[in-house]
Amino acid sequence: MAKVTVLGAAGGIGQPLSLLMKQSHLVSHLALYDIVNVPGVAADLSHIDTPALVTGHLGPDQLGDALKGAQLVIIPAGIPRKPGMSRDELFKVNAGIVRDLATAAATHCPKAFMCIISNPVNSTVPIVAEVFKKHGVYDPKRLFGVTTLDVVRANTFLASVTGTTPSNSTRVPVVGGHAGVTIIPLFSRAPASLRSQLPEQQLKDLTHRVQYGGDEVVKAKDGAGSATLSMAFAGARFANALLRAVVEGASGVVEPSFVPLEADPLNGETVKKDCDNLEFFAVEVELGAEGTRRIHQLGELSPYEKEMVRNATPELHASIKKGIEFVAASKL
Ligand SMILES: NC(=O)c1ccc[n+]([C@@H]2O[C@H](COP(=O)([O-])OP(=O)(O)OC[C@H]3O[C@@H](n4cnc5c(N)ncnc54)[C@H](O)[C@@H]3O)[C@@H](O)[C@H]2O)c1
Ligand SMILES: O=C(O)C[C@H](O)C(=O)O
Repeated sequence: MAKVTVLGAAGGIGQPLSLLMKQSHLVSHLALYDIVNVPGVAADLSHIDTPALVTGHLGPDQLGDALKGAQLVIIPAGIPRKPGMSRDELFKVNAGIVRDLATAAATHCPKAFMCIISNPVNSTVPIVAEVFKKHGVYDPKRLFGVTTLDVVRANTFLASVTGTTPSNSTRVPVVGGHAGVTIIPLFSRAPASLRSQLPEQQLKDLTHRVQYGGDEVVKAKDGAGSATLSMAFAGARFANALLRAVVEGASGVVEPSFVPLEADPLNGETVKKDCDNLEFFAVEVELGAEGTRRIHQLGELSPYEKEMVRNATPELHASIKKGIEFVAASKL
């Protein structure tokens, strides 16, 4: 069992995610940190009769205690989008939040597995990498941008157009990044029986819906934030998969994630050749006790998917560079 720390635990994602992690039999201690409201969230969850001990930690003075001994840190701290905003517009607020939380993690739990939810993921993950490098504790195998929601959406939307029941076993890989055109669902990998039901225009519409699924929720919430409940579900799915690999030594655990491609020098190099030498890319990752065990290569893509990868790389290069330069310009 592991100590899991949630940073931003009182937020729209943080609360339901903490509820789901409290139900995990792989969690011995759930440490909840936020700058507001977290004592109430912790008191509430602590009454649930599952094994995990719940502690609440409010404000920067208590951040160290939240992180000490943590094996897994999940970060959903930061502001969400409002209608009309891009994820990149969150950078000016969230980059500093993620940098400071990563600094605390590099100091208090340098060997923890870091799962980053805060947007823009395409920049916040490189920010965490750079902070850990500056502290001399970087291990690319332990850093993950959580892109599971894109896969959850791809499965759900595919099932809705094919009249089938959504199932994680028919899952469609989603590669690239986590913003608009950088979200690349590979419907060519869907089971043949479902794929054959997709005429070209429907495939394009489905792809667009996955790429802009986040906007659908932002619009429906009408100023009250972005996806929280489906994100909590996706975040807990990813965290539990990682815990299964790390704590239980389970083999063959594969999840999508936006990861540093150097985490698997062999396959990472092959992926890099396919994506214009990007340092980070969302791929299917086989998880092990050490974190990233093996990155799945992109393999054979359809011409439409190849074109999407080509269209995504300029934005990904810019977002990754922006995160790296932000830390380089920060006094740490
Ligand atoms: N990766 C994904 O697929 C995905 C999906 C949905 C949302 N998100 C992102 O997750 C983030 C959080 O979304 P939300 O809806 O939970 O927002 P929210 O505003 O409801 O909650 C954010 C929480 O972070 C806390 N916070 C702010 N600064 C902090 C700091 N310095 N330290 C600790 N906590 C701090 C706030 O107090 C708040 O409780 C957003 O950036 C959003 O865009 C990512
Ligand atoms: O859309 C957003 O801003 C939140 C999140 O990245 C999502 O995909 O739902």
